[in-house]
Amino acid sequence: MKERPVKARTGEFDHQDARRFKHTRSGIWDLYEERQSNLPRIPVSSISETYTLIIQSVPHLVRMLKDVLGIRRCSMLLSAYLVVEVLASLIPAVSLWYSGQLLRLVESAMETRTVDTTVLVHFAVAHLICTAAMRFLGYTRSCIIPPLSLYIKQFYNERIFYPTASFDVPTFRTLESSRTLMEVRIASSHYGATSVAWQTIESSTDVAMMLSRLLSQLLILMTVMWEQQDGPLLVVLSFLQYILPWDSTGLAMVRSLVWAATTTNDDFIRMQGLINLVAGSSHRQELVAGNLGESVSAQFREAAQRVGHDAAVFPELKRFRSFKDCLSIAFILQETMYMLPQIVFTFRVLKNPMTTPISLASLILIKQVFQPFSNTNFLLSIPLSALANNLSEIRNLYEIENTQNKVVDGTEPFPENQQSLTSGISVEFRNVSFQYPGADRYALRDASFKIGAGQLCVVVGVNGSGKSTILKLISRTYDPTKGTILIDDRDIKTFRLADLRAAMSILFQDYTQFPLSMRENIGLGNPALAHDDDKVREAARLGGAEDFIDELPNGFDTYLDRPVCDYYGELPEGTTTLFGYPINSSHLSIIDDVHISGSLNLQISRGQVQRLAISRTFMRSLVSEIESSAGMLLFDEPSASLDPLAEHDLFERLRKLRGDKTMLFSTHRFGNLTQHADLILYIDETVQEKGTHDELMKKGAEYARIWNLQAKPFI
Ligand SMILES: Nc1ncnc2c1ncn2[C@@H]1O[C@H](COP(=O)(O)OP(=O)(O)OP(=O)(O)O)[C@@H](O)[C@H]1O
Repeated sequence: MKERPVKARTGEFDHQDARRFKHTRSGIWDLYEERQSNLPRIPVSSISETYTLIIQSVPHLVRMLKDVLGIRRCSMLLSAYLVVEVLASLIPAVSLWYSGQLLRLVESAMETRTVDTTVLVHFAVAHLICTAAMRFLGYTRSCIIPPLSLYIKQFYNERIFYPTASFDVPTFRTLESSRTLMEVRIASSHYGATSVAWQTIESSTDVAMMLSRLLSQLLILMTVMWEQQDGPLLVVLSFLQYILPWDSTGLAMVRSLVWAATTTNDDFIRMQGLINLVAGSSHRQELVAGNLGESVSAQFREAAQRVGHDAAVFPELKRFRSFKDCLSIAFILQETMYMLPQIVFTFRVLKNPMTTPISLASLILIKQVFQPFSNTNFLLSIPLSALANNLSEIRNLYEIENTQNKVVDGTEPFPENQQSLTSGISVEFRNVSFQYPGADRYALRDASFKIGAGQLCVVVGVNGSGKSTILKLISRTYDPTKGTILIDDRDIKTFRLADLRAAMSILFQDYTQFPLSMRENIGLGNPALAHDDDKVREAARLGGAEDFIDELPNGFDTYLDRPVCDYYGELPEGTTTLFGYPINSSHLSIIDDVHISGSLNLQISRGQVQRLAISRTFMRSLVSEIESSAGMLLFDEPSASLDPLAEHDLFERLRKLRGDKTMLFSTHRFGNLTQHADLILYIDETVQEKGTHDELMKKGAEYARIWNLQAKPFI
């Protein structure tokens, strides 16, 4: 996926480099500001970058419009929306025309003392029609936008759901920060989120309509002022002072330069620490138990007195500093620029005292047109940068469909003969090394071993030695950086990923609980059997989860985190439950008077979550010998959160049920499991020792030492 063409923020920030950075001291803060803009900027897009981004995104915009027009009912709604927007952008010009007529009427009335009532009536009617039309258009817009944005959102959510669900781990990690991936999450958000596609349509329409409004008004203004002496000049001058994207105060310039601020004031640092201490709920217990309230308050008072009025956090200080910029030359120049039309006309009058260069009416008209823009210097750049952002997100949206997974799929089916799975799969590592993306050291280095079909292999090693990494490589969550992995004596990369993963059943250490019901949490281990309640229950029993699930409010249908919130407005006072669930006031939020009840959080223990994950694995592999498609079972620390009894039961069940399948356990507990193993791999970044328990004990090296230390006393 292409990076956004925003200037990279690379380069060193060395505040001690006095040639590049100016040091100023403000109160307790040391501020280092770049002297000139030769360092890369903080990524604020320049106008030219904005335009480049917009131009580059035009093909995606066209494609998006085509797609949107292809959505059922959207072509009609989108056309109606555009007609409404165009009309709404032109009405102010019509209104301006009539205002011009009225002001002329007033001026001539003042000179002639007579009023042309037809013009007055015309104006009143036109004004009424314009106002009514704007109201009507506003109403129509409010009828069109909700269904239109909803259809568009649904369309894109469906469209990117599958690619998102299919990304492998390395690809997902790279994309994770992209807003586009968030679209899927937005789809499940509680309230009112709109899609990026709709936002893009809205922001591009906004820009186009703003230009249309401005140009149509300018046209009318020019027509009205044409006959007046200096009228067009006044329009041009007024236009320029608001339109030119010149940055008079220099503030934005300063902001886009590299800067950093720090403080070394110990008292101030302590003050902030004490504030965090009393504000953080995690410290409350110790604060109360230690009776610390008084002493921390005294410390805070002392520190605060020492720091005095300088005790401002930097953003506060920065705001105060910006007031000083009001005296800058640029600021004064800009103020003068605002007066330019008046200055020019004063000179005109001085030169030709007998002429009136411009009428009062014209001045009022000009003010009417430009007043809405008087608060901004960046009239054109602000809506454009919003558009540019949306467009780049649209680009991501389409590029996400074309993003290739980093783990490349193979072409060969696996296994050739389904029956062979029952006798297990063999795995061989040949000089395998692996470095996680972005990591600077190897997680596994030059590892070589072979696990024969049907063998029980236990991988042992201390924390961080690379045990989980082995499992991740066997499942092709990642591919090795160097070396080869063979499955049944063939390169793992040749096999189709879907087949390979179907032939393995894996319990990862970082197991999670899905935001689904208990039944689905287990059933997803084997989607084909997910509707078979007996199988799900059997898997739960084998995984040791059946008992606690039965005790949950809705048994196997219980959601621990309800993914959909309930909404409510006024409820009778004292209501504590809604639809049978307690109202979770700690997660309560209110938007536009609609109360959103926080998701119900039923807490289960870490060990219970692990049992749930184990049940899911059983569902996949061990529910039935015949139905199981897995020829290899991989367990990463399956008993880490289990009590000793549960651990013992689990191992017994696993050993009995595995039949002839290959099984691989990773553990840092040197328990009785290792005694049953056909192969033990002692890992510490690489395979340090391999063999059976007896062989390794005889060897008397590190495995034997740790086993004697850790497991022997309990066996
Ligand atoms: N996603 C990752 N990105 C970068 N480094 C990682 C990642 N996962 C693991 N590592 C690092 O790789 C090394 C091996 O990790 P691994 O998880 O394989 O160890 P482990 O033996 O399973 O540890 P534990 O017993 O604690 O589970 C460690 O140094 C770890 O910090």
